[in-house]
Amino acid sequence: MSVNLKDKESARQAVLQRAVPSARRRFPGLSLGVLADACVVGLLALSMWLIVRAGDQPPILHLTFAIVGVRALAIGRASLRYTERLLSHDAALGQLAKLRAATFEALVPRVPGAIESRRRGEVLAAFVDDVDQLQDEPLRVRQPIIVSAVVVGLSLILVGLASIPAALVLAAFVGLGGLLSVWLANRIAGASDRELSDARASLVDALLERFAASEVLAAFGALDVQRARIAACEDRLARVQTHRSRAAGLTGAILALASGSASLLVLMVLLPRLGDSMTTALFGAIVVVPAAVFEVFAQFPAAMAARRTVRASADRVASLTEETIPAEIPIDVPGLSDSAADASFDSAAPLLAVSGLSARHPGAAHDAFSDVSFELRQGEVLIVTGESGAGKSTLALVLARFLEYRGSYRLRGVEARSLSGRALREVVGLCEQTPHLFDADLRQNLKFACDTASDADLMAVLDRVGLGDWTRERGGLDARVGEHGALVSGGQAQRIALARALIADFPLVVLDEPTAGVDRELADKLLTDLLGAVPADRAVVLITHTEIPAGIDSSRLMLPTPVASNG
Ligand SMILES: Nc1ncnc2c1ncn2[C@@H]1O[C@H](COP(=O)(O)OP(=O)(O)OP(=O)(O)O)[C@@H](O)[C@H]1O
Repeated sequence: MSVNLKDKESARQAVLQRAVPSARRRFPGLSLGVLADACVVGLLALSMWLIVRAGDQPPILHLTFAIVGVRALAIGRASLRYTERLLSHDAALGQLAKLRAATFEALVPRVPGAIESRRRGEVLAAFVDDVDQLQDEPLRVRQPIIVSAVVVGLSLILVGLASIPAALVLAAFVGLGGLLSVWLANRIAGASDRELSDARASLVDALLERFAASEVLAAFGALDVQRARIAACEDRLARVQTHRSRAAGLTGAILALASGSASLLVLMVLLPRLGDSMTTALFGAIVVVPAAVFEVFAQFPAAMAARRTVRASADRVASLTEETIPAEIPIDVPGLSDSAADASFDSAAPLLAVSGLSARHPGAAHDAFSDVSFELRQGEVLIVTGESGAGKSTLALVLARFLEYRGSYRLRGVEARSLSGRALREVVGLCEQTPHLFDADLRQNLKFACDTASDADLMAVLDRVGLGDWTRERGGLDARVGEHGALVSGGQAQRIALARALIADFPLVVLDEPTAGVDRELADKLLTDLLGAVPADRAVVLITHTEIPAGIDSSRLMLPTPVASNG
């Protein structure tokens, strides 16, 4: 596929930006986070001051301020943290809902066509896991980095006011501990972070295949092979996760070591001043600050680890949504109406007029068909035939505007390109070669084409496509069709697809190989029934391999056998 990836970094930033709530939404959580962490440092320092000072047994009035302060900081720490979590998660989850909708919107024009070559598990993992992971950008990356930088900075200034050497020692250990833990974690877990989603996608793929293709796997005795593949995917995922946990453990150990060493050195730096220019209570308060500062600072390496995972997820989402859409995939010109009612159709013009039409699939070296011309008026049927690979299904995709075309394709005199995809698909309905049936009941499978249709309307349309008695035998519209139509035959699936097109009332219906997989005698009946079910004031493009039963009034278009060198 001819993939023009935008600059990787700007594509990633575009995705990350969508995950971050506005500054106005982030500010309350951020400021409460700073206050909550400042309480952690203040509480430890003030309680130590209070304990040491109380040891001197001063009048209780001299301690009142500290006692109240300790209580306020303890209550403040818990309540501020709770409120901060509430506000920052509310902002991030609100943004996640918008992000998921935006990602879905970005995927829509790419399906089918632009992302067909991707594994199903990869797309699913990107859309579900990776998009979920992106909420960590505001919550577990940006906020902790900002909060820990502000609180650690403020603590260093306060310590510096009492003793500049102590502040310098603490700053040096924070810097060294931070750099070392981030560097080591990056070395140990960097590759695992990037591998994590791929490992998850492979497992999802293997599981999906196990369930979707269980009959084929069982028929060819390949269930054990598939089981082994699933086990291998699980092992890989466990290995990746163990690697990441090891890095997290090591980061914790480095920070604990740095915290202990900083406390010891600060103590040694301050010791000569004890009793001289510094009271014992102040000495005690400052000596415990490194432990509190490191408690706050521990968020930083964790945020850097989350940053690696989030960036890897953003890259995978970007590779789906930021990839330049190939020229062969139609994109709506901005500003086009979503409704066919706004189009200036000419009622005197043919319903469908195609001339010099050619199309090619993304990444293909040659056209799937070229220079096709025909006209179709209301009430007419056009039978499209041709050898396998002649481009019949591609023509159906072009008519439904899932694939770009060269030449002219007009609907009632209006060039298809000047209609939005949505407006065009109000006029042209496609019943694809393998109709997709949802794992729901018949009612749901029909109603999504027209949600105002009543049960009586649905039964009437099922009668028209020859499924009325069958539906009644199965208990009516509540009958389930199974996953991918597992509980219905190929011919019944085609009839349900046509019923769906009829209920949507398309002026032009494109039937792509409705008799594929149906034997000859049944095929004749199915074709006659399907064409008979379409009202006389509609038009049909019927793509088929099989002979057309006598009595069907139609014109014919034979697509020539493909010539590989026409590109
Ligand atoms: N998604 C795709 N990407 C690239 N090439 C494709 C794609 N789908 C089909 N083709 C190619 O386009 C050409 C026309 O395929 P198409 O499916 O339209 O033929 P067809 O006439 O419907 O064949 P059949 O009767 O076997 O269904 C073939 O050469 C095929 O390999």
